[in-house]
Amino acid sequence: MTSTVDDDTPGGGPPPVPAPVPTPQAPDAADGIVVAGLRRAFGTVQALDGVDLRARAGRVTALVGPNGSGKTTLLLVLAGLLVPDQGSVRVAGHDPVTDGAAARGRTGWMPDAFGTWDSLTAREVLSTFAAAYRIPRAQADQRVAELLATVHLEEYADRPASVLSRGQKQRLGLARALVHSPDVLLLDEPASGLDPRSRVDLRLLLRRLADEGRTVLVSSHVLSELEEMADDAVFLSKGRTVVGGWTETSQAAAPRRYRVRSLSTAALTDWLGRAGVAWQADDEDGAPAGAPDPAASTAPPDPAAPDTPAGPIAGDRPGGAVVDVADDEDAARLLREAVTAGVPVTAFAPVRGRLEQAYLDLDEERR
Ligand SMILES: Nc1ncnc2c1ncn2[C@@H]1O[C@H](COP(=O)(O)OP(=O)(O)OP(=O)(O)O)[C@@H](O)[C@H]1O
Repeated sequence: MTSTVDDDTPGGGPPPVPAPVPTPQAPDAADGIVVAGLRRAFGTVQALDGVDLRARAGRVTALVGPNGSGKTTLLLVLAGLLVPDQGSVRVAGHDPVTDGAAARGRTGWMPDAFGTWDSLTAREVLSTFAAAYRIPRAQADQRVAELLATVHLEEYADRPASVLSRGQKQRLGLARALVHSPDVLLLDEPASGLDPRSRVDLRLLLRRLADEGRTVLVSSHVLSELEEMADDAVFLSKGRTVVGGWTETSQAAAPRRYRVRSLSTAALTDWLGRAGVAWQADDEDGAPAGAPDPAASTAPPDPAAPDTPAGPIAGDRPGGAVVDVADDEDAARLLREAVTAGVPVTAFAPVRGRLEQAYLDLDEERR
């Protein structure tokens, strides 16, 4: 795990996550989060209208949905801060309503905006929460110091929380959620307000927490960011689960649109034509200069045609094309064949992330 963090982290990266407080893990922590038939209304607004979800231990699960779809309401119920009207909820095996203390003792909650007591220092904020979780003083002091290092707030440890910027408050909120080494972590828009470096740190930290066997449920509107860290996803729309059971690995077999960039547009599009691969001009370029008509680009391959495209052609320029592939295997084959045929490929990547694609497909269905 350490190597993963170091590999991806220039300049030494975030300090290691502090060792968990050695309280024995509940035997049911591996149950993660299980929700069935959850409903919650605010007056006439049905914020949750039938949510079913499973977030597994050892995995990062993305909670995805448009504004007002019920993500925060769901997280508040899971955190034991809101009583549902109907349905069953288990967090690390405990019901947050009937067994609130046990559930909260295993749950770390990071709201989208973390309010602090401005007169307390960052260290005092964390120590106060450590005391609330009844962590012995000596152990708590060490834990708090480690967490301040983890979220890069050592410099601000003894300054009033009021001087912290929004992003720094978010990081303090994350440290607060981790004080008692929870089995289940609930994060509502954790990256909002974070600078790019802190976002990378957050992603690495969440990955590591999941690798330690914790359940991580994270909501965000930034799908590209969720994509980087999520193993599974749950989609909410109008208070209902609309896609459950979405997993990163199950998506490997799904069709996808790829963007291919080449030093030579002509070499690329000539090869695509000869290989019988349907393609479209890349919107980022406009229609490539001198490219064949995309409508005519689905001609069957000509076995007699030479497989080596010419070098740069007069008037040719770097550019790209967009192609549809059947699955990851198909993408790998296409790239291999293009390179083998001598196309000077400079980039080959999905046009959209899988989460973003799934989200847009969902939106498309609703129209
Ligand atoms: N305390 C409340 N009183 C009344 N209505 C509420 C309350 N909290 C949430 N709602 C309503 O419940 C619905 C779900 O809100 P929620 O905050 O859970 O959505 P969300 O998916 O988190 O949205 P966003 O992405 O904008 O944060 C919305 O229609 C919202 O207006």
